[in-house]
Amino acid sequence: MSDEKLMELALAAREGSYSPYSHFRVGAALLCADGSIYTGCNIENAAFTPGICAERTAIYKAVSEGKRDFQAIAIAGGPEGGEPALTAPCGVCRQVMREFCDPEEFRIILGAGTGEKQVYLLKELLPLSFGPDNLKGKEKYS
Ligand SMILES: O=c1ccn([C@H]2C[C@H](O)[C@@H](CO)O2)c(=O)[nH]1
Ligand SMILES: [Zn+2]
Repeated sequence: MSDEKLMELALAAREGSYSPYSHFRVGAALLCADGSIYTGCNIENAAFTPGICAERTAIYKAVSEGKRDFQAIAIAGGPEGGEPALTAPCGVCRQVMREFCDPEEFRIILGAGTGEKQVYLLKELLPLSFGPDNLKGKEKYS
């Protein structure tokens, strides 16, 4: 699965965005180690705090179906009615990625409507992170 194809799936997932409050529409496509793909969009709520980002929708869909190993996520976000612009994952989503993904391997692909693309490793977007290993007394990524 190429980064370009994964980004196409993120763009398609963005069509499902429910974002009547921010009018900011986001789609994500998560590539699992077994080659399967889970997509998600942001889903907002009148009470605001129950809203969820596209990235976590995709990750939680995958985890709820037994997937635990992930290689990459493509993200396409931007204002309603406009082209997607490079959109980085929020801090909460980065921490959720940290729960399941190797910071040194997991790739985060940001895409814009112009075709511009930026790729980061999770460790670059979440340095000196706290993760499952810390609770086991290991400080693998210190
Ligand atoms: O990477 C991001 C950034 C924002 N959002 C959502 C949350 C909210 O619904 C809207 C505005 O922040 O965009 C995402 O889904 N992913
Ligand atoms: Zn988020």
